[in-house]
Amino acid sequence: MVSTVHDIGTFTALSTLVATVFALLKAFSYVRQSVKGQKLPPGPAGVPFLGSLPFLTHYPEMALDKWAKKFGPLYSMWLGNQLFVVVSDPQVVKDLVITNGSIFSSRKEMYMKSKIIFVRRGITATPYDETWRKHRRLAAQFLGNKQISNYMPGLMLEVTDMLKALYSGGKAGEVPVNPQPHAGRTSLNNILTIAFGTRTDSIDHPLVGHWLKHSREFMNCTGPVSNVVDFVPFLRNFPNWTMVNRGKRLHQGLVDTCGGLISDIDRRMKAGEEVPECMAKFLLSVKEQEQLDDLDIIFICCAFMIGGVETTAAIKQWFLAHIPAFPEMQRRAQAEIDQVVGRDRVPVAADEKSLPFTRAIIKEIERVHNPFWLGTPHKSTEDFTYQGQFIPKGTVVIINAYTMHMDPKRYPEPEKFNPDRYINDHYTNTESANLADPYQRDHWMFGAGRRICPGIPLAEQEIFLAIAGLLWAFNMEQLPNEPIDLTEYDGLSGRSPVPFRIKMTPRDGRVKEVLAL
Ligand code: HEM
Repeated sequence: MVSTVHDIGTFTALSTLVATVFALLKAFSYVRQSVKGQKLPPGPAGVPFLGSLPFLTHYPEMALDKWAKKFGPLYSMWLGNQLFVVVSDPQVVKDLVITNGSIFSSRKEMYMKSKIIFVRRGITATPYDETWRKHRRLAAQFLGNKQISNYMPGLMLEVTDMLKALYSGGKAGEVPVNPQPHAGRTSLNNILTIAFGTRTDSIDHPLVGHWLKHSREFMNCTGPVSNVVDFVPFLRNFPNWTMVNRGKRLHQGLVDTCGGLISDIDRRMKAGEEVPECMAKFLLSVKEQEQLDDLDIIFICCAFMIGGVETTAAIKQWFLAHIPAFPEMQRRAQAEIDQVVGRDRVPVAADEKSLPFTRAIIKEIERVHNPFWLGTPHKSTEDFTYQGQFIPKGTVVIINAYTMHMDPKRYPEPEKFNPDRYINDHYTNTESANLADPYQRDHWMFGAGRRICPGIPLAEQEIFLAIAGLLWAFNMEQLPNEPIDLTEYDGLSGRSPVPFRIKMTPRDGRVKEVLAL
């Protein structure tokens, strides 16, 4: 009897608790479906305080894709105290981010990325303001088509150096090789040359290890939805339990690495020594005129190191991880290259237009293996109503590239690797990004609107040269007992494949002769 009364008491207390929690959840989700009395786009209710954050800790693109299917091409969600809208259709991206670029081109100053690591600099992390305009203008001078032609000898040097290292590392096809660090060093050297007029001579150079560590840590600390301290300010009071101290250490690491290279250039310039033309030299020379401080210069250079190394490296690495499973596609691309380029030289930029299948392979790799499924979110700076749905000022806008890249209407059997879907696409990535019809765009890997990646022409050239060079030089095969995992990836934000090894056999004796090995 006593126990029954006790049970009833416990049951009543539990029921009350559950009812209260549900009432709170309901009230919470109700309040959060409207702002200023206006209806937000529909979306997941989330949980109190954290919103939808707990559902986005790993493979966030999968959750965003599931919600896009449920709530449609424009939906909203809360992450802690921040409202997000997720845009999953090319026309809606165009209507908001491109046509209304004056409203949708800012960035949320994420606590970790903007405040702690980039200390409100670094182009990519700054709001849509005068500082951003100045820093982007200065950086863009190093990324135009004319500059890319000037970089060509350097880009070719890095490709041939990579092919040589892979030839030697794989002992001419006798031993398996992990090509990732070699692909990574090519990307690193391209940016080191442009930003600092220097390069590394092997994957054992200390800068390779240093930079790899920094960029991994950057990816892990700064994903657009991966860091709880960005959305729950109270947690910033506990820097040891959260990632705040890691962010501070990373800031210092970036200042030491990039700042060290810049100080050295400054010292050599002041000593009257010859310094190769590079971005750091230029920024130092216009420091006073442009009213730049030391941190401005460091983080403009860091923007290139962070934006331009892991990204292009990831595409080369995904190609190397993916293509061994498709020997017939390799043969087809190699036949195309042999016909246009021959066996007496490696492919150069001028060959690109005559190699439609090689280009199609590259675009298909980029569609399937975009390094940033969530891109770099934009932020709105005014209230806006889109087709009856209210987007308040200060909303963060995610361009949901995963859902758009996997749309079966645009890409039949989207999970299938099928370069032929791009065989008649003759546009460069830049031309494609500027097409009036957003459904005709090749992919959304570089973002959109006024914050679109300024590195597209450089990325496109160096990815083409590397992939065409690899196809020219090697047959790439999987190892029988080492299947390559194409679904898992490193990091929470930037995607590059988990470590793998392949067999890279030189296609013939010309490879050794042409590479002068
Ligand atoms: C495969 C290669 C690359 C990918 C996938 C990539 C992707 C992106 C994306 C998604 C954005 C954000 C766009 C948006 O806000 O809508 C971005 C911005 C940016 N990227 Fe790239 N990028 C690549 C290569 C490069 C290179 C080579 C550089 C420079 C050397 C670079 C420098 C930047 C900078 C500075 C920004 C910030 C732009 C701003 O906020 O105004 N990126 N990139």
